[in-house]
Amino acid sequence: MTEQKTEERLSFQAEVTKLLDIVVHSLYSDRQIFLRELISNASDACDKLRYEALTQPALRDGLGEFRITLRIDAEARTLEVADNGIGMTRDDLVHNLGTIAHSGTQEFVRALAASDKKGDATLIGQFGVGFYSSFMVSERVDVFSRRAGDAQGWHWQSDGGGDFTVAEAEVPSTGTRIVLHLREDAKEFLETYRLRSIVKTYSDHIAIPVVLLDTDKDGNPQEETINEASALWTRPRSEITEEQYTEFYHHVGHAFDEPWHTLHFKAEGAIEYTGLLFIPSTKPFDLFQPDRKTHVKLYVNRVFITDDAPDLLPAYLRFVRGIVDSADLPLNVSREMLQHNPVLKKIQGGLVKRLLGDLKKRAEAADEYAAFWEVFGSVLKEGIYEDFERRTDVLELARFRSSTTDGWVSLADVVARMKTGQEAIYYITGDDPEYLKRSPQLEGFRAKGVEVLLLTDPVDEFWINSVPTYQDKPLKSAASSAAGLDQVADPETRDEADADKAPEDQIEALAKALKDTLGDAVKAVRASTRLTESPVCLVAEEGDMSLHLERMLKQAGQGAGPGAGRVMEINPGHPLIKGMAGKAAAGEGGAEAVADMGQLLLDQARIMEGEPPADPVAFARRMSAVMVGAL
Ligand SMILES: Nc1ncnc2c1ncn2[C@@H]1O[C@H](COP(=O)(O)OP(=O)(O)OP(=O)(O)O)[C@@H](O)[C@H]1O
Repeated sequence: MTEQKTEERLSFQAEVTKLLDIVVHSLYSDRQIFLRELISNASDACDKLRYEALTQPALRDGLGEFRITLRIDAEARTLEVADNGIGMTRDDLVHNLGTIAHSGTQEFVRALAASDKKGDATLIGQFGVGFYSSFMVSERVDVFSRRAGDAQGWHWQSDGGGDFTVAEAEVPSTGTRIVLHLREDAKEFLETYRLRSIVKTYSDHIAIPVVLLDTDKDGNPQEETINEASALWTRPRSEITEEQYTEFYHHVGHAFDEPWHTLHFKAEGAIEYTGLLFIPSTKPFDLFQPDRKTHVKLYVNRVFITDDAPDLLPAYLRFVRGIVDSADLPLNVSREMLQHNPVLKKIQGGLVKRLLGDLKKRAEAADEYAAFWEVFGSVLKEGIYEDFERRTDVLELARFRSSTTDGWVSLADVVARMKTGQEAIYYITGDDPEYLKRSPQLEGFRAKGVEVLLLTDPVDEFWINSVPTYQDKPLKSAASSAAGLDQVADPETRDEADADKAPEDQIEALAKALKDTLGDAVKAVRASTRLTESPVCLVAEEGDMSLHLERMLKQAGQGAGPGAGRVMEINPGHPLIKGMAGKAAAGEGGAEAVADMGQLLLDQARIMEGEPPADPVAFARRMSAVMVGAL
């Protein structure tokens, strides 16, 4: 039995205390999920030991088959969940059960802090709180654990208040035994039928037997395995229900949403493997962490190897969860051997092909696909520049906002709608699709009914330059000076507007005067063929960095100041430009006459780009002077 010495009392990390306070006092619904969490941890612990024992078989000496046991003691009002898995050292106990190590739980606390309803019970469903969910049903929890390979065992105990104790304890064998001292109002979890039904619902897919220990009416011990206890992915698809897939996804993906897509297959041929992959329906919290880690677990012949296999999936599919099990890797494969492993590379090729193939099929149902795209599109698009081989496949899966239609469009849609004389697929990059739609750079496109893709994900700036053409059509920035809009057929209404322009020589004189005044603040001043309503706009010279990218880099603390190397386009049909052109062409003194207005126009163009005027004080002074002149 357990004899305690050297007891230490330690405080929970502040976030854990906050979390436990909510778990203990505010969460009353779905309390049965504590059992799923404990069984899930126990199963992970067995997987870890099975893997370590591949290279150190002595770790499993005398342990027998892996199993998870549930034991009820109605008199003591306790429920025990025990495993013969990897176990925990003192430091593991303090760290794993005293701090919030798991980032999912961290996210839960963050979401709680952001939620206006304190103690919002629905959040637990979205994030799960793992081990800490035990306190939903317990007034006290004891954990007895001994790490594989260690002789010393440990006893952790807490009532879910601000602290816990850890002490040396005699623990008879490797593994972990969790004793829940159930609350008066949680006695239902002492009923065997209740446990059976919870395990069937939530833990049937666990590959390790979950055994209910009981006694018959004469007091003889009874054992009953209450889950299916075979790896779910090895069962035929026809025998697996939707609910079982979902539960497995929750377990393997540490997720709590419904999968948007489930892909279960057996690949046969040179390399044989089974895959059970899921695409979540909501964004995992770590999607944009810099390590861009993928999350598919690797098994060899049903033995868990790692959840960190490089090369199993490319980073742009890091939202996928699930497992791959292959018999074509050696069981004792080390993590080093997994680096640049040719078998894994082949498996990766197969997985990517199937996943992209399935996405293509699901893209046929536009609304359903939009739900996926809105959540993961910005990640999938990384594949356009990272996966050269499959660039076209990924491009075809990509959806965009467009200047002429609501909803999502594909590149193929845009090509099919191209106007007579239009040779390029046009796009514009920026932060907000609604704003982009109205931007001055697109005026000419709007007037000619030419569709422009509105690219508002930061990643768009990166892939767009790696795709020269799609279906032989070049992709061109609508905010570039060489957009080539003049080749697109004009609708008839535009003829009259053309007739109403300032004469070319006057425009040339104005362009020169403006360039003289603005100096290096602009690269050039030119007559525009795109502007129909605004007097001016800024565009990038062909081949130069887009204005949006320049702004992004500047915000990130890199790159040049505003306005470097931009071309100012002026609208020869706008009354202001016509008036200024007349003045500029009037000879001596013309340049001075337009100097202040020129500066104001540049500032106006900057403001429309979402940037402040270069010199706000000078801007205000000029603005006032112009207004005085108008009085
Ligand atoms: N039965 C166990 N045997 C060994 N280690 C365990 C056991 N239960 C928990 N742990 C350790 O404690 C850690 C924290 O567990 P917890 O359930 O809070 O989070 P998690 O399992 O990492 O994530 P999630 O909340 O998504 O389930 C685990 O990652 C594991 O290292």
